[in-house]
Amino acid sequence: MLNVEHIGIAVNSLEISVPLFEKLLHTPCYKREEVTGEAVQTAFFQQGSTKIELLEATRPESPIARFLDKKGEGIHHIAFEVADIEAEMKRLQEEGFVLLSETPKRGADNKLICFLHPKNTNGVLIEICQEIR
Ligand SMILES: CC[C@@H](C(=O)O)C(=O)SCCNC(=O)CCNC(=O)[C@H](O)C(C)(C)COP(=O)(O)OP(=O)(O)OC[C@H]1O[C@@H](n2cnc3c(N)ncnc32)[C@H](O)[C@@H]1OP(=O)(O)O
Ligand SMILES: [Co+2]
Repeated sequence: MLNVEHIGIAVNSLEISVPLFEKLLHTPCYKREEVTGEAVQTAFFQQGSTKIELLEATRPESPIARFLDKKGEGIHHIAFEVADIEAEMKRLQEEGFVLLSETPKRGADNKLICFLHPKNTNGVLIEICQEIR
């Protein structure tokens, strides 16, 4: 795996959290994007070589809505960049990790993504992502 591509943070309201993170990081949000497949609205901040991804649920069945109901706002996942997502998914599966999709899905910010179940990764939800070239 390559660098930490982004850290995902679940929030109740982007309207409230985007200005908060703009003040905190002293940098503007560079992109907002809805990903309907994940039922989320996102907002991105570049921070050095990595990014902060704020996530608001767009539907009650969104994984973000379920997370907020159970745990409240906070760090939701860590995303690692990979060079070849299909090869990395195969490697991780062979190592015994549980992939949450059989094939890569379309993510935000021009990425293909796949998640690993947190029950096999010490309770941390891991995303792997590959830039769409
Ligand atoms: C914007 C697109 C993309 C990007 O390009 O970056 C994203 O980041 S999308 C982000 C949102 N999408 C996802 O999270 C997809 C992957 N997640 C899932 O498929 C599910 O959330 C899940 C991890 C399989 C859990 O779903 P489910 O089993 O339906 O929910 P439960 O609420 O019952 O949880 C079961 C179990 O898992 C624990 N859990 C859930 N979420 C997390 C989390 N983010 N981090 C750590 N642990 C998590 C939850 O607490 C439950 O544990 P127990 O209570 O001990 O059973
Ligand atoms: Co993410």
